[in-house]
Order: sequence, then C-alpha cells, then structure tokens
Amino acid sequence: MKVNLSDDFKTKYRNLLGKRAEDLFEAIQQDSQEAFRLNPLKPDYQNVSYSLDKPIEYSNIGYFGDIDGNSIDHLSGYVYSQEPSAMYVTEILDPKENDKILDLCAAPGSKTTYVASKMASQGLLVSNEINDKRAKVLSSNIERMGISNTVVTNNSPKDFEKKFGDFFDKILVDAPCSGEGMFRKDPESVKYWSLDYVEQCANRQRHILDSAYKLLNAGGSLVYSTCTFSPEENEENISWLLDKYPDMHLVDVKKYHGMEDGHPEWDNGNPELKKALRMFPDQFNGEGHFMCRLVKDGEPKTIKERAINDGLKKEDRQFFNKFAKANLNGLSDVNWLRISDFLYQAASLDNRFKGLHILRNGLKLGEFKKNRFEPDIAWILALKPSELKTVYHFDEPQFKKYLHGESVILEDRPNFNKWIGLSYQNKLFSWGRFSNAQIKNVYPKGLRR
Ligand SMILES: C[S@@+](CC[C@H](N)C(=O)[O-])C[C@H]1O[C@@H](n2cnc3c(N)ncnc32)[C@H](O)[C@@H]1O
Repeated sequence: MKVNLSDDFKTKYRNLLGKRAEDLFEAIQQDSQEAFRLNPLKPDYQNVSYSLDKPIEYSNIGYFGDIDGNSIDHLSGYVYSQEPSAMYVTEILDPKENDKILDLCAAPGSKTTYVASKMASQGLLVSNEINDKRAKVLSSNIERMGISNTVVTNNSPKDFEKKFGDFFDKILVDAPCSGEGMFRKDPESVKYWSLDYVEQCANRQRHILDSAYKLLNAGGSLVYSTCTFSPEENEENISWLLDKYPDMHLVDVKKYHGMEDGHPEWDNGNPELKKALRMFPDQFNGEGHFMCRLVKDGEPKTIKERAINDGLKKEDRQFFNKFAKANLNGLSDVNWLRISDFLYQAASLDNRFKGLHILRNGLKLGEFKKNRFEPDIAWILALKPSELKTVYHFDEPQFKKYLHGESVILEDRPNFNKWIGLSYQNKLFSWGRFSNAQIKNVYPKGLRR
C-alpha cells in the first residue's frame, strides 16, 4: 500500500536532509522489515519451526523473517514478532538479572518481553501502560512468554513518583510519538500526522521523561526511544532533559552498520547529542527509530523492600499442596500472594505498589474454588515439562481439536492424574483436565481458534 506523505512532511525533511530526503521517501514506500525473537525463558528454546538462517547481528535471539500468529511456536511463547530496529532498544538498556527495571510505556510488550527474557526470571520488572485496553494486551503477551518476574500496571507515569521515588536501576521510556518511522508498517497512521501533532507528542514526552528522571536511582540508566524522525521529539527533548537535570548525561552506544549518530545541528549544536542513535530505513535494514542511553550521576542508594502480607488463608496451603502433590514433581519456594481468590507467585511484595492499578503481579498460578485449587494457563506457560507428573503430547489433529475448544478422547484409556500438561511439537501450551479417558478442554475461550 502506498504511503501518502503530506507536503508539510516532505518540505520538513527536504529542509533537514537535503537531497537525501528523496531516498527516505522512497524507502518509506518499500515493504517493512519483518523479524522475530526467540524466548530463552523456554526450555529447548531454539527448537522452532522457523528458519534461523538470518540472524540479526546485535541480538543473539533475533532473526529476520515472518511468523504466523496461529503457530504453536507463537501460541506457546517460543517466538515474538518484533521488527529489527526496535530490538536494539532493549540491547542498549542492557538488562541484568538482578536489576529493578521500569518500562513506563510498555504495551503491547515487544520491548518489555525482550527485557524480561534477558533477566532470566530474576530481579524486578515493572511494565506499565497508561491505556487500559492496551495494558490488557500487554498482560496477555507477558503471560504467553512465560514471564514471572514482572508486575504489570495500568497507570500514568506520574502515579509512580510519590510511591517509588528514585527506586529503579534502569528505566525505559519508549515514548508515544508521531510514528513517522512506522508509516510503511502502518500506512493508515500517516493520517494523524501534522506539524502540530509532532509538537503535542514532544510536549507529552517531556512529561514522561520528567517522571522517569524522578524515578531513577543515582547511577541508574534511562533509555529513551521513539519510532519517529522529528528532532522535536528526539534531540530537542534530550537537550531539554540535559538542561533541566545537569546530573544526567548521555553515554555512547555501539553503532552497527547503517546506524547513525544523533544530529546536534538539528537542535542546539551540543556535540554530546551525537551519542544518540538514529536508524533511517534508507540506510538501515529496519524501521525508523531514535534511541539513546542517559546515566544519572552519583552513587546508587540502597533500596529496601517494604514487604506486605501475602494474604494467604490458613487452608490455602493445604489445597495448593494437595494440587502440587498430585500433579507436580516438587515445588520451589517462592513468594506466594493471594489476591481475592487467585494465587500468584509474586514478582514483588513491596507495599510501594499499594494504590496502583495492578493487572498482574508475577505469575498467576490459579484460583481457589470451593475446597480445591485450579491452575491457570499463565502457570503452564512458565513451567517446564520436567516439573509436571504428566505431559501428554498431541498429534496435529488432536492439537487442532483442542485449540478449537473441543475435548480429546484417548482410546487407550491411560491412567493419568487429574491435571496434565498438554504439548504439541514438544511445547507446553495448556493444561488439560483428565477424567474418564478424556482430556476435558480448559483452554481459555479468548485464546481458542
Ligand atoms: C510506542 S508505544 C510503546 C510500545 C512498547 N514499548 C512496545 O515495545 O511494544 C507507546 C505507548 O505509550 C502509551 N502512552 C500514551 N500516552 C502516554 C502518557 N501520557 N504516558 C505514558 N504512556 C503513554 C501508549 O498508550 C503506547 O502504548
């Protein structure tokens, strides 16, 4: 589909880029670059049905290629579709296993799920999204990828300031922007673009950056990224932050083939801005992006957790242990948390979260029903086959039937325990409730196809 670039857009970029602007306009009319990531949180994670022949040089889990949202690799969280430029944002954030990380604009979750996959289920990741519908999508993507160290919140960045103060080691602001770098991926988005819209976005981004500064511990890193070319939303906002907060400074990030320096001449001429990174689709094999990493001066403060009560009732452990004894090969010691009738393996028991709108705190293990415990899909997506007493491997017709919402009859009438893991192509994707030679369908209605 042709992208209809407005005269204002063309004039603006002819002024900034000179003759090169024509190459950029031409690149915007080409197909966008498809890519995907593997998920190292899964066992045997390279076992996917997609070709791994075209690796992305700066990511050890990223590959060029397209994936199918109905494939088992996708449904079981072994792959995540993400275009190549966006992958580099997580690389420059450089998540480490015991970090406390805040992603302030996280939905639908491409960067956050990459961050979590680098933290190996350790530390704490808070994935926040201000828009409630988008926050739900974020939460389901986190569930699909089997992530357990993440609290998903649905708040404005400002809501965190009083509660958390300078709590976080690393913060990602992947800001809502005018989206110029995504025009060819989403040609409809060009309709919203105007010179005024760029200004509005830049203004909103400053508010988010201001919160991010306040939430960052001394010595911590802030990564700012947009998928737009406009200097107002990029270099100008970084200059604004550096002027307002002199204890912040830009640091160099490695630039691979086709990645370019930031443009000081599009702003106040400060040569530091060259440390930022730009990707233009006429030079780089990906969509348009801007990103940079800033560090806050000083020695990190020690942050102590202020633990809340886990909310478990007396009989909860009894019901849960009964379930575990019958269906699992053991149980590791985790932070339990009961919220209404649901049991979580909490990512955090810190009372700083009190009053925030939390969609998910860690891993939802299941629900207490009358005198019993029933496991949740989120849990199976985070378990390994070796942790379950019984895993039943479906063939293709059985898999399709189950995915469609039907039960599956086992002619050989095996003698299984009640809750079994279901796998297809060696990937766990659902619980099954076994009774009387049948695997009863418990695949969530919203996921059926
Ligand atoms: C570029 S998208 C984030 C994409 C996401 N990081 C990913 O990789 O999948 C920006 C997000 O910021 C959210 N947003 C919009 N206004 C906001 C505001 N004032 N503060 C924080 N986030 C906002 C949008 O709803 C949107 O989900």
